[in-house]
Amino acid sequence: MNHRTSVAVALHRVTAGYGPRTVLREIDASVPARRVTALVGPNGSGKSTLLGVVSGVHAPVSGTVERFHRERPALVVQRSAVPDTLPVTVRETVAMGRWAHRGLWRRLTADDRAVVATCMARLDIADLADRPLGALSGGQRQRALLAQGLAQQSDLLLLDEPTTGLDTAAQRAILDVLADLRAEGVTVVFATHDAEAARWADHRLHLRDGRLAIGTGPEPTAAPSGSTAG
Ligand SMILES: Nc1ncnc2c1ncn2[C@@H]1O[C@H](COP(=O)(O)OP(=O)(O)OP(=O)(O)O)[C@@H](O)[C@H]1O
Repeated sequence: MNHRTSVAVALHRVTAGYGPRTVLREIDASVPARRVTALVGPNGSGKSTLLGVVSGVHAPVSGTVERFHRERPALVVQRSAVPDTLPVTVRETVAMGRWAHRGLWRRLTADDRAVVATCMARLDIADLADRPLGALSGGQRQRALLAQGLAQQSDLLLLDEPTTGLDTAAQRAILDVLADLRAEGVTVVFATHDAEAARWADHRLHLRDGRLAIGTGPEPTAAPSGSTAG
């Protein structure tokens, strides 16, 4: 099997943290290309930090990150990380996904606007386009943030708890979008506490105490043990 085509990102003995605090310890892991990977583990186990390392926004203290994807990764943060008071509409929020292509100060082109419209339609939020982001329900906001990630048109999409707090139908709708993206050749990694969403993924990475056990097994338990069924 050709490593370059089967792996999107490979981590080699990656240690990372915040100042003196080590959060991830000597992580060896691969993110399979064109598959959906779930990142599971208890609160504070380092899932968001690992997403940051995979995306390149968080530099490891030691170890290396090998990249085989083509585009700049799209990182979608937890919806709780976005302040309610942010004075932007849904359309503007999704349009921020074009900044990497367009630059912060350049006007959006017709193509950019078409991408924004398509991504809102895909997440079924076109009718919310002119609403302030802060006026949305949790599930609607989650979809707006995911639409922003899609608007980046990356081949590596990293999502921090995209289904947390959503009802079953809303969770299903998001997983369906992720399945479509996979079929289009996008590599997806999402952090989750949701056992069903993790089971649905093609591949799981279990974090515990800053260490990782890689798994493709049938399920994570409600309290992941750090090891995994194979
Ligand atoms: N900016 C920061 N500065 C210092 N410590 C941080 C920072 N961000 C996270 N941490 C710490 O790093 C550890 C891992 O946090 P991280 O957010 O990566 O975990 P997580 O698994 O995503 O948690 P959760 O499931 O609660 O979202 C925690 O102990 C957290 O307190």
